[in-house]
Amino acid sequence: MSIKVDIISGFLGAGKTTLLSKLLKESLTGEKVVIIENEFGEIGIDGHVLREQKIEVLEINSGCICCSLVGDFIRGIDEIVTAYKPERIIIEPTGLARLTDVIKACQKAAGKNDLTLNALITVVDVVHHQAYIEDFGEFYHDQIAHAKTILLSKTQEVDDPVIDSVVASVSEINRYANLITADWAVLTGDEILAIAELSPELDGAVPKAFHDHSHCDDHEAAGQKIIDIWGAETERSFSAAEIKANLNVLPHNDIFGTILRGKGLIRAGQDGWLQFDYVRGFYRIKEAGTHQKSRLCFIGYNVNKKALNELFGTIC
Ligand SMILES: Nc1nc2c(ncn2[C@@H]2O[C@H](COP(=O)(O)OP(=O)(O)OP(=O)(O)O)[C@@H](O)[C@H]2O)c(=O)[nH]1
Repeated sequence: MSIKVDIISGFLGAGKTTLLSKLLKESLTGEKVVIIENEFGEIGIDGHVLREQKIEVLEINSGCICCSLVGDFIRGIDEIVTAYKPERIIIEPTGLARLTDVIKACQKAAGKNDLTLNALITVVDVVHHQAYIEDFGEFYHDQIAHAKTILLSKTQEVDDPVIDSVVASVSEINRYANLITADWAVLTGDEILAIAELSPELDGAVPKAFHDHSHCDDHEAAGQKIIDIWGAETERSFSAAEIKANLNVLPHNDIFGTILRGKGLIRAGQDGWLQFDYVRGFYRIKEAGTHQKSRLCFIGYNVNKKALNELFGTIC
C-alpha cells in the first residue's frame, strides 16, 4: 500500500510541532507513523520533544532537506521505508524552507518508494503574519501559496479584525486551500486531519515548473535579511526565573540582534526539566521530560552569538 506523506509547513514558531503533537495524540494513535524533523541549527530540540510521545523520529538537522541535505532526506526515506514500513510519514521542514522545494524533494524520494503526497498543511501565525510578509516575502509567500490546507494559529491571542485581515491576506495568496480559522482547542485532531486530507483544486499546491534554487544561502538572503543561528549544549542548570529573566531582555536589547525564535530543553536543578519556546518576544515555559544535557537554540538576524553565550553562561 502506498505510504501517505504529509508535510506540515509554516514559518519559525508558527505552531508546526504543536500541531504535529496534537495529531499524534488525538488522531494517529492507531497508525504506524514516522516523523522526519528538519531543524536548521545543529541543536535539534523538536525531535527530543516528539520522542517523548514514543514515536519514531528521524532528525535531519544543520541544513535544509530541500537543498543541502536533499541526499540525506532521500536516503532517510529509503531507510524509514525499509526499517519501519510505515503507513504515514509526516515531515516537519524548517520554518525557513519553501514548501515547493520540500514537495520537490518528496517527489525525488518517491522515485524509489511508493509514496503519495497527502496533506500539505501550512500553519500561519496570526500574531506575526504581517511582519513575516514584510520581512520574508518570498519564502513565506511560497509556504502559503502551495499549501492544500492553511491552519491559522494563535487566533486566541488577537482580536477578530486581525484574524479577518490575515484571512484576506492569505486568501489573496492562495484561494484554493482549505482554510481553518477556528481555535485549535475546539477542533479535534481527527477534524483537522479530515479537512487536511480533502483535496482542493491543486493548481496552487503542486507547482507546474519548479524553479531551481541552489543552496541554503537562498534562505539567508530571504527578504534581504541574513539569518543566523546560535545553539549550545551545556551541563548548566537554570531556574525558571533565570530563563524568564534572560528571555525578557531579548526583545529590548539590540545587542543580541533580532531574535525571531528560540527554543530550549533545560535542566532546572531539583525542579526537573523545562522546555521554553520563544517567538518574537512571546514565550512559554513548561515542564519537560528528562534529557541528558540542557540544549538551547536561537534564530534571528544579526544574532550576536557572543552576547547570547554570555547571557546564558554557556560555552560552545
Ligand atoms: N497561544 C497559542 N500558542 C501557540 C499556538 N500554536 C503554537 N503555539 C505556541 O507557539 C510556540 C511555538 O510553537 P511550535 O509548535 O514549537 O512552533 P514550530 O512551528 O514548530 O516552530 P519551529 O520549530 O521554529 O519551526 C509554542 O510556545 C507553542 O505553544 C496557538 O494556536 N495558540
